[in-house]
Amino acid sequence: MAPRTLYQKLVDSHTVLRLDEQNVLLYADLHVMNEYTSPQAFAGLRERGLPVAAPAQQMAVVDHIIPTHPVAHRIIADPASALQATNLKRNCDDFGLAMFDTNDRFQGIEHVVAPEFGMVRPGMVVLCGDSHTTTYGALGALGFGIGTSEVEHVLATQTLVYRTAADMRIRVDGELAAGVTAKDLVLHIIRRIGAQGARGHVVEFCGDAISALSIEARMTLCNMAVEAGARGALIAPDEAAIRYVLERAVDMAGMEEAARECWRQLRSDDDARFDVEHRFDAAAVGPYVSWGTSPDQSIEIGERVPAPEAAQDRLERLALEKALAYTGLSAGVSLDGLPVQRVFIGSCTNGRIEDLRAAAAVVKGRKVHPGVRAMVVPGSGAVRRQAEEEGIAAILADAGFEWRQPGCSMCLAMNDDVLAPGERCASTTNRNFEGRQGRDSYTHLMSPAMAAAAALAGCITDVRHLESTLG
Ligand SMILES: CC(C)[C@H](C(=O)O)[C@@H](O)C(=O)O
Ligand code: SF4
Repeated sequence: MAPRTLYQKLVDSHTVLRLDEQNVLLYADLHVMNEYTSPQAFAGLRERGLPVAAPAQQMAVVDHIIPTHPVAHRIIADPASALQATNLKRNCDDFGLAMFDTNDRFQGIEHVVAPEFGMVRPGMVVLCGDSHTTTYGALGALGFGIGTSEVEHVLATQTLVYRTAADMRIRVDGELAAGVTAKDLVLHIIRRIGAQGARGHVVEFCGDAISALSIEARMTLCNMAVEAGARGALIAPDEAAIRYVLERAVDMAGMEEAARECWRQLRSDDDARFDVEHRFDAAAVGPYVSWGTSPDQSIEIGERVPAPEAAQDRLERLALEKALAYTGLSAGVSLDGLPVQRVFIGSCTNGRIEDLRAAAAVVKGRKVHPGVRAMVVPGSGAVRRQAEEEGIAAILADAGFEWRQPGCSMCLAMNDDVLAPGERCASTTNRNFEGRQGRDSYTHLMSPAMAAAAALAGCITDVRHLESTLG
C-alpha cells in the first residue's frame, strides 16, 4: 500500500462510501452540539419524522449564550438565549441524547468538556457545528466544524458528505523560551503563513517542540489552526496523549493495553507525502500580541505595528490599512505600554486548568491595576472546581479578578459579557475580528500569562519584564 499520512489513514478508516474523486461519506465516532448551531437541525429531523441514528454518540452543552455571573444557580435572562437553551434540553430529552444543561456541574465550553470526559480519543472522527472542533487533533482525533444542515445529516445518519482536504505538515523544532507558550507559537505560525495559509489543508504538527507541549497546550495549538484556515489539525498521539485519554475514559477499563497498541499505530508513514511543508524554530518565538482585526495581524511584544507600505501585495496593504483604521493604532507604534480597560482569561483556546495556573503564577500576591476590569471564565465546571481546589481561584480573586461561571462568554460576547465601545481588551481568545467582543471594541489576542501581566500593569506589557514594569 502506498505510504499515507495520518490524516489519510483517519479518512480511509472512516470512509463508508467513496462518492467520487473528491468526496466520501465519512463516519463520525462522536458528534458534539451546542445550543446555537443545532436547533434547525432538530427541527429538520422532526419535520421528516427521523430518529437520531446513534444517540449514544452525541453530546450537547449550553455554552455560547450562557451568562457567567458567579451565582450558584444561573438564569438566562435574555428570552432568545433562554429559548435556545430550553430548546436544546427538549431536543436532547426527546431524542435521548446526553446533555450538560445550564446548571449542570459539568457544563462548560464544548471543546473543553468533550476531551476532559475522555469522549475524544485517538483515531476518532469528531464533528461539531463549530469551527474550533479542530482542537481535538491534540489527541490524534480528526475534528472539524460543520454547518447546521450537516448537523442534521449527522444526527440522522452518523455520517457526513465530506470533501477530502490536502495534507500540510508543520514541523516545529527547538525549545520555547521561558514565558513563551503554545499560544505565542500558534500566533507566530498564523502570522507567517497567513489567515488563509492552511486553507484547504489538514495540518499535521510535529517536531520536538510539539512533543514537548502538554496536552492542554496542544489543544491551544490545534484549536487555533482553524485561524490559519485549516480544515483540521492533527498531532500523532504519543504516550502523553494516550495517558490523558485513558485517565478520563472510564468506560475503557480493561481495554487499556489493546487501546495503547492500536493508538500507537496512528502516525504518518515515514515516506508519506505532504502537499505543503513548513518548518519553524520554537526558540525564535517571543510573546505575541495581535494588533489588528485578524489573528495573522500579530507581532511579538518587542516589535512595532507594521506599516501598510511593508505589505507583500495590494490585498495585504488594504487589510493593514483597514485594521489600522479600526483599531485606532498607527504604523510604527509599540504595543508595549498600550493601556487596556479589560482583561479576559478564558475560551476554548485558553480556558483550561493549565491556562489558569499560568495566569495565577503571574498575579500571585499582586493586584489588578485600578483602571482594569479583569475576569476569568473557566472553560468548564470541572476546570472551575479544580482551580478552586488548587487555590488558583483564590489567588486570582485576591488579585482582583472576577471569578466567573464557565461558558464562551466574552470570546464572542453572545451573553452579557460584552466590551463597551472604545474599550480595549487583553484577551486569551482566538479571534480579534471587528466587534467580536462588543461593537467598536478592540481585542488583543495573547497568552494567559501575557493577559495576566496586562491586568496588573494596566497596559499591554512583556510578561518576562514584569518585575521591572511594576517597579
Ligand atoms: C457560534 C459558532 C458557530 C462559532 C464557530 O463556529 O466558531 C463560534 O464558536 C466562534 O468561535 O466564532
Ligand atoms: S469559546 Fe469562543 S471560540 Fe470557543 S466555541 Fe466558544 S465562542 Fe467559539
